[in-house]
Amino acid sequence: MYIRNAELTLSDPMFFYSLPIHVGMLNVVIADAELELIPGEMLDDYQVRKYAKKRKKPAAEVLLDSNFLHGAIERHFPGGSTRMGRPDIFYILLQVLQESILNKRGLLRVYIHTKHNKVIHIAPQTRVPKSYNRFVGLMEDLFKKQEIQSGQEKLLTLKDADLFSLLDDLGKEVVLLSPRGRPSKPEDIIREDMSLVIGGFAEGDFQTDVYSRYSAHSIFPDELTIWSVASEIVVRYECMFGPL
Ligand SMILES: C[S@@+](CC[C@H](N)C(=O)[O-])C[C@H]1O[C@@H](n2cnc3c(N)ncnc32)[C@H](O)[C@@H]1O
Repeated sequence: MYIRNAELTLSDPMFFYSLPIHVGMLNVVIADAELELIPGEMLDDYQVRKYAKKRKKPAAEVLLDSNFLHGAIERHFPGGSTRMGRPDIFYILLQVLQESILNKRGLLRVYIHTKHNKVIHIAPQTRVPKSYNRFVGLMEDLFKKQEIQSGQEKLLTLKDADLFSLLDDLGKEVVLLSPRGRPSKPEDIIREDMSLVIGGFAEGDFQTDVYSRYSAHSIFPDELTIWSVASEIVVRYECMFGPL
């Protein structure tokens, strides 16, 4: 909470109450994200081998990307190519979140929980590469090294954890979003200290049994992209709880 009073001066004892004494934080948690290295079942596929050769990396260290491996995914996971291997959606999402005013104010934390129960924490100071190819390379490095540092600062870390352990560890009120949830106005579900759960997939539903624990809210009658959902909430949170 910020106490808003632009009239106060340093000599005024009330001044210090105007300093940011924020009691809350918005955690954006992307759940069951379709972000993974090429699965073992696909490593011998001719299209995968060709793609890995072009990328100059062993196939097992290359990110699954349906933009380039659509056919190979279909051969090994029939019907999977519309859902699996979507680094592009996290590339757009992270551009939006990391550059947001809320993040620049230090009031946003972003976590990506993957379908294989890995959790990526993105530090607020992390700037996402402008080039998609460099973003993919960065994610591949992260999967290999488990962390990406700049000097002494850890920008990205990758750990094993399931979604519920992550949310329990964060210890904040959880708000789950789904297009099939109860119609709700964003203003009515946003809390000053909360973890917002958004599905990290373009098709289908959550793989984790989220509905056994949380009731879901829908913020629009149609399905939205994950970055538009996140930006709707982040901007409103900033208006409701950010400093003037
Ligand atoms: C692109 S959608 C995936 C769609 C998937 N068919 C589904 O029904 O969840 C990805 C995520 O965005 C969020 N989302 C998309 N549209 C939404 C809406 N209208 N209201 C609330 N959340 C939404 C949900 O968290 C959803 O899991």
